[in-house]
Amino acid sequence: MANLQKSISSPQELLRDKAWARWTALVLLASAMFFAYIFVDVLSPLQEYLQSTKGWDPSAYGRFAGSETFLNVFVFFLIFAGIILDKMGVRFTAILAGAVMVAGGFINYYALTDSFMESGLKNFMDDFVNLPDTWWNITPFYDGMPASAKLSAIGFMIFGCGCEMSGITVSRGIVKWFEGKEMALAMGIEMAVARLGVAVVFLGSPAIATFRDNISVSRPIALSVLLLLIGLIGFIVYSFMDKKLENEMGSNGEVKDDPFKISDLKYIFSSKVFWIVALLCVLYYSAIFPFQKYANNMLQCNLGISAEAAGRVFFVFPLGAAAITPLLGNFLDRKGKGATMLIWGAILMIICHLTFAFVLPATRSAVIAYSAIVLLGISFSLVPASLWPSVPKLVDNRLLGSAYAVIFWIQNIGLYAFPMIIGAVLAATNPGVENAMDYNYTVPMLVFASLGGLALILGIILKALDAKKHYGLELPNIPSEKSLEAEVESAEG
Ligand SMILES: NCCCC[C@H](NC(=O)[C@@H](N)CCCCN)C(=O)O
Repeated sequence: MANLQKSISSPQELLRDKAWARWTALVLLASAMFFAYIFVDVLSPLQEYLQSTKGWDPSAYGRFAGSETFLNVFVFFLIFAGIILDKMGVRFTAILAGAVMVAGGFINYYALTDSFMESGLKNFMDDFVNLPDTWWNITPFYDGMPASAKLSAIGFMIFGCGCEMSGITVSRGIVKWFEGKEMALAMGIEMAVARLGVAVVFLGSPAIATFRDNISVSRPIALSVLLLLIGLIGFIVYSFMDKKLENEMGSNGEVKDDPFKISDLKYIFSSKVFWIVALLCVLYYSAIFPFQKYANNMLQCNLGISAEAAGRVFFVFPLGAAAITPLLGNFLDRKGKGATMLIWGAILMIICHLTFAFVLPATRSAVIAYSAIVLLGISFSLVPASLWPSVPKLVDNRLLGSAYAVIFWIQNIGLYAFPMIIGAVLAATNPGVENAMDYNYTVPMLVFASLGGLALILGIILKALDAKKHYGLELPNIPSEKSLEAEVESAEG
């Protein structure tokens, strides 16, 4: 076995062959995603305070939450991000993405400060950034929306470009350092670290916002902008390692990927299995990330508890997902069963959202809330751990970067629409409700459960297609020692 590995290893040891170097690269990349995910949800547990201190009703909050993906979806920024990544490489794109996140984060912070409320910019936003609040208005702005929510949405949409650009860049970076090694495990760890960021937010954000009983929604966001800055420094440090590796790869005669060509997109768009995966991804994630935006308030309303207490209940969701995702990534590497994992992930999600829709309001039981959230955490490990490492089995390696960018783009359409749809559904099903603790969440939770139902159907179709076309979705990523030895024996014999 050792001889076999020796015979297939590079003639010259590269930086990525040193365990300490590739794990250091992962620490730098994953830390930036950790800080990014903290920022994404820093306001999620503060919906009640945003309403009481800034006048954000569910529609304003929904518009703000959906704005993260606006430029990615409608200005095709993610597609451009894929092109930039393929043309300019990982280190340039990582630094650019980090800087964009800091810029967007800062604008979002400023929008929530008292200085903005006293500024001429606030009056300008009130007077001139107004579009009718009708069905065709797909922008994050509408007439009557608080100015702080409008400017926050602008900051958040800029941040969203950097965040998604970071997402594809980090995936590409992990492939660069871990290909042929512990790649699925590294991806699982990166996602787990990001989930920890969300867990930290659900505990820390309400505590920081209410520090010394002085409510300030700008305080937690200021801290998270500082963390984004540290993430950017991490990307800059990473770029030195990346440069060294690339120089070694060049001198080692390694072939680099073919550059991205717009015309290559036709191979991706014409693939039926790619569409099934992309649609499954958008349906599943639309019932997770937009749910995260409302989960705290849903728990508050159903259990009659404070934002801090609801944050403590929801905390187990990302924490559970963080604990299990790397284990499942490792399982997928060694045992396979990727399509089956997708199906089980969807089933668990349906059960959880139906519980939030019907059982929780009827029982108001904290035990049921915790149990459903733990199950949702398991679901949120099963799907990401199997979905992202399965893409290379379905798409030519040369098109992988663009494929991830296109899947992210399609997914972002759902991530854009659903916070707004849920905000609108919540407002429509709760006419006249003024207190943010009094909403009935049954219909919004049914919308999420239906998305899970559709994802389940696609998971079943995918598994059937895999059985027919042999994509290898149910097979392990790493061949067992036995099968490698058998391969060597047959090659020698
Ligand atoms: N190496 C990254 C793999 C994707 C992880 C995945 N993230 C996404 O799908 C993002 N496009 C959406 C992030 C939404 C918050 N900005 C995940 O499971 O987190």
